[in-house]
Amino acid sequence: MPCGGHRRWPHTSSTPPWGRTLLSTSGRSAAGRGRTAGGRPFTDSGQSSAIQPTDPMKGPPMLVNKRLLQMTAGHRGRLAGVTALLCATTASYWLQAWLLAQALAALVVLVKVPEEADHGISGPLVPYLAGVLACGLGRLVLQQFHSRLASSLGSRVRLHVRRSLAHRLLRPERLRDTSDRSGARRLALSEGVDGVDSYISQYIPHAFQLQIVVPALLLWIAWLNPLLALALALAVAIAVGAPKLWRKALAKRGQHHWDTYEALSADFLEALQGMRTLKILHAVPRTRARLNDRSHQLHRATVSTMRTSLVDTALADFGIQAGMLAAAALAAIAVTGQGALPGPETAAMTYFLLMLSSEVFRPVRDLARQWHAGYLGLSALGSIDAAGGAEHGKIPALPAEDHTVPPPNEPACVIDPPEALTLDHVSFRYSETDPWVLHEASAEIRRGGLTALAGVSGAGKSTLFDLLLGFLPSAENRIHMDGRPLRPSDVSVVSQRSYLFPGSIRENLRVVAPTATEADFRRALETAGLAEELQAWPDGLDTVLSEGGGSVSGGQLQRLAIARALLVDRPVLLLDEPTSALNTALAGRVLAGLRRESTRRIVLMIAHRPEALAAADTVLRLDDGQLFTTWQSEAATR
Ligand SMILES: Nc1ncnc2c1ncn2[C@@H]1O[C@H](COP(=O)(O)OP(=O)(O)OP(=O)(O)O)[C@@H](O)[C@H]1O
Repeated sequence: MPCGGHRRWPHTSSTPPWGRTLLSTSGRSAAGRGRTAGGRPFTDSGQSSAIQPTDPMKGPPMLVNKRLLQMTAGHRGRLAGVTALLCATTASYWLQAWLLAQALAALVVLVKVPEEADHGISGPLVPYLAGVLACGLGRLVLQQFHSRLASSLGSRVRLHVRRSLAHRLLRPERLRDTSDRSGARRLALSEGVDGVDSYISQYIPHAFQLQIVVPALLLWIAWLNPLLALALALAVAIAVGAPKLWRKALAKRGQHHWDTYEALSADFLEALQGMRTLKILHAVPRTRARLNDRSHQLHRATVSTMRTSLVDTALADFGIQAGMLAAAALAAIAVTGQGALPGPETAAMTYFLLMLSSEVFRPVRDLARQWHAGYLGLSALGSIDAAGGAEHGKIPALPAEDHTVPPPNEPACVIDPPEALTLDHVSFRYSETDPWVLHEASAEIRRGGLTALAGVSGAGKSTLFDLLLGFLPSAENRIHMDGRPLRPSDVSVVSQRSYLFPGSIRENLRVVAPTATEADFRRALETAGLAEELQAWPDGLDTVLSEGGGSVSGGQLQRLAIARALLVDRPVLLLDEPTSALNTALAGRVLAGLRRESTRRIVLMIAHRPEALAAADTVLRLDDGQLFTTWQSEAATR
């Protein structure tokens, strides 16, 4: 049977990544269990150690968070472009101020000597006003370019961080890390990354702009009026510096706010996913009360953050208002020093200086506004780090994706049939202090017959699956397929917790086999013992499933998961109790299909039920860390 699945995701299960971690109820591995070695969380290196969230306030005392700035590596051109466009937009206000001042001077001339208007002296007024209009139009164009470039910068960074985060969360050691809460990780991936986008695409360019244009403008003003420049510099220092002192408290509150939000998000997702269980156990009211409590905590954290933020805004405003007052006072002194009505030049200069003084604070006001927009990204940084999105401030490079799609006329895929899988004295234990789960276990699993893996609960069947899947480090290359080390990409798996996505059955199958034909789907469904049943459904393959496969029975879900795994082009198929949810007749049909499939690839299933064991050609019994093989010749003749 041709099959699809052209390595769209760098993982070993037939279930797409988001189905396993982000939407899994417990963050357990696809092969099915949950503890981490030593019960502590894993780092990305696979070592057991506590994850240290980042303190967003750590780092040099600068306007921009160093860690978030490092995330722009690779997008510096865009960042420079956004900053340059912002500076140009701000400079357009200065030009406009100068033109308005000149227009005012022309107006003063007209007021003082009205008869000049009759002689056409009002001429300069019109070009100046036209210049003001041109400034406004030019600014509109600049703003358009700015917002496009900023959103392209933000979306690139967002995409990169999100992909990097997903890639790291889907590493085997993270999939086994039960300390991860799906809701918390989901929040980091969604709102957290969006916050990073705002910080990087909006706040950082505004911070750079402030550091470029304000000194330049102050120098210009100093050239015109040194005293005014000094007063303004002092006011800017207050407006920018004072809130910075307060921001330590705000960042702390922000972190608390984020933690509360994260806890609510995780609880909410878990409550939704476990709603059926909660109903059966009559635990819905208690869960509701708990969520209510979390909501109130979030409300309190939000109000407290807003209060702190108000002080922050007040401090910035104080600096701005003080600066404007000083500018107005100095202008008034300058004007009153002139006697009665000032001359055109003095009026223009006074007006110009007042407008420039106001312009000094425009970048400060903008920055304060953007700081609040990017605040979420700053608060989420710890959570993103904990999820592994940015290591030491850098977003790790992603492995190149394989987008190869076979030409349309070629079969979607043909497996090169393997001969045998060999385990050569495989030993494994979870830690130095744990007992051996496998100890010098050896076996050969051949294609051409269905192999069952049996053993009492806790014997190590799932552990062996995890070793075959590459989820656990296999000791010294002791697992081979046809003489070469087995790779995770050789294996597909049907776990006990296969996930079906909201969408049609066809879409669920296409997820792993984008190029598979209708005939491929039919064959896979036939092998999984579902084809006949599906024919009776009015919508057949177009039947829409609800999230997690809630709209189909456990047995149907199990067989759909088997069909999906059959469509993946991998020479080894592992199944964890593939008939556990089926009645005897259906189980027989599925087992017969799997036996047929075992002529094309190596099929190994964990089996407890007597009929599953009886249907197998070979039974591998796991006992006391050793594997014992029984060939069931009678099964081969069936
Ligand atoms: N993450 C872990 N850390 C430490 N010990 C573990 C871990 N996972 C499993 N074990 C232990 O390893 C042994 C084998 O467990 P495993 O889940 O592989 O057994 P199993 O045969 O699949 O059991 P079952 O049939 O009940 O699923 C058990 O003693 C179990 O307690």
